[in-house]
Amino acid sequence: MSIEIVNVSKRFGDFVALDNVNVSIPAGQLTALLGPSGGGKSTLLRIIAGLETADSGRIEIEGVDATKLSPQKRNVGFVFQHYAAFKHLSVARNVAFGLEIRKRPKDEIRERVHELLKLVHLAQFADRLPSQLSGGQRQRMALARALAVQPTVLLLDEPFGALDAKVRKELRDWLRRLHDEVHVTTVFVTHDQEEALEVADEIVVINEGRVEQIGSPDALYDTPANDFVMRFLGPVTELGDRLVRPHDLQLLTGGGESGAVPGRITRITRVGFEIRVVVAVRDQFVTVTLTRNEFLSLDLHVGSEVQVRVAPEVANSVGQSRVLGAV
Ligand SMILES: Nc1ncnc2c1ncn2[C@@H]1O[C@H](COP(=O)(O)OP(=O)(O)OP(=O)(O)O)[C@@H](O)[C@H]1O
Repeated sequence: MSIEIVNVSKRFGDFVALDNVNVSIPAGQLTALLGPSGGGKSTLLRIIAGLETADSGRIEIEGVDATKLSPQKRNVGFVFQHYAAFKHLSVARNVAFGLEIRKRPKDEIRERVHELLKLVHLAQFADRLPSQLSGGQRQRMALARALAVQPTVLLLDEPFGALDAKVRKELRDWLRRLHDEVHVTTVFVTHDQEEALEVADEIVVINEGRVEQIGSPDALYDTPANDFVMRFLGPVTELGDRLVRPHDLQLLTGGGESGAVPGRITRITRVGFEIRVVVAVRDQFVTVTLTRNEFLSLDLHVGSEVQVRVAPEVANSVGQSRVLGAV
């Protein structure tokens, strides 16, 4: 394990920001801290970085107790949402900064900066000022700067949060590819479940200062530990007392299938490649998502009488067939 977070708690006044958090972050992986706003993700990241101190508990980085070490001694690279570059220095000098203050030989610095700028696809912009870069390019420069000093761990706090959706998506793919090349242990904070599911090897779900679940994207999506994780990781709907994903439901137009309940379609919405069908079943409105082809083959309309059931393969799997109490 590369980072061990042991019994970490943190209060701000009376407010409990982290409540006895325990997480083991594996070496060489990309781990997401995922959760709603105010849940404690940034606080945990800042404690790992040494920018904030825990009230109790311990942080180990690569087997070394880092709890009382200054940020400089932890050998971590850090990138924030709003990256503060040195405005008067070129992109290359910004990236070189950490190496210059460590008094590395000039040739080594030149070579390393060139290598890093190539890695983040900014080699042609080496002589520009940060103000002459786009937001996405500036965040890539920030990553190059953080990587320059060869950190043991790279900590990213919503690094793409301030960018528009399309650039975010591009940078997310790029971060994954970059990580596959450099393999530095990376922890990144996000409140965007899609970002975490797409990019991370492992996800730590944090809510109200507590860890709700730790696991691979597949494990969290398919076998959520509780309702909170299930709701946070993707769309949900209720059928009777069961919480399910809308794409795990089926609509049948024939009668009397086992496990199916009758209902009437009240609304049909097309959202890109999927069709969202709302069915009134007793006193519930159940959302079912279908592919366009499924939808067309069923010849459905508002007012159609249908049967709704959990897809048999899902109903038989343990993770999704939980029966809930009060939701
Ligand atoms: N220095 C501080 N003083 C007082 N309260 C703080 C301080 N820093 C954080 N908090 C509070 O601690 C809680 C957790 O904050 P934190 O920034 O860790 O959440 P987060 O999960 O990263 O949220 P977001 O996604 O909005 O950044 C919040 O309620 C926040 O208001």
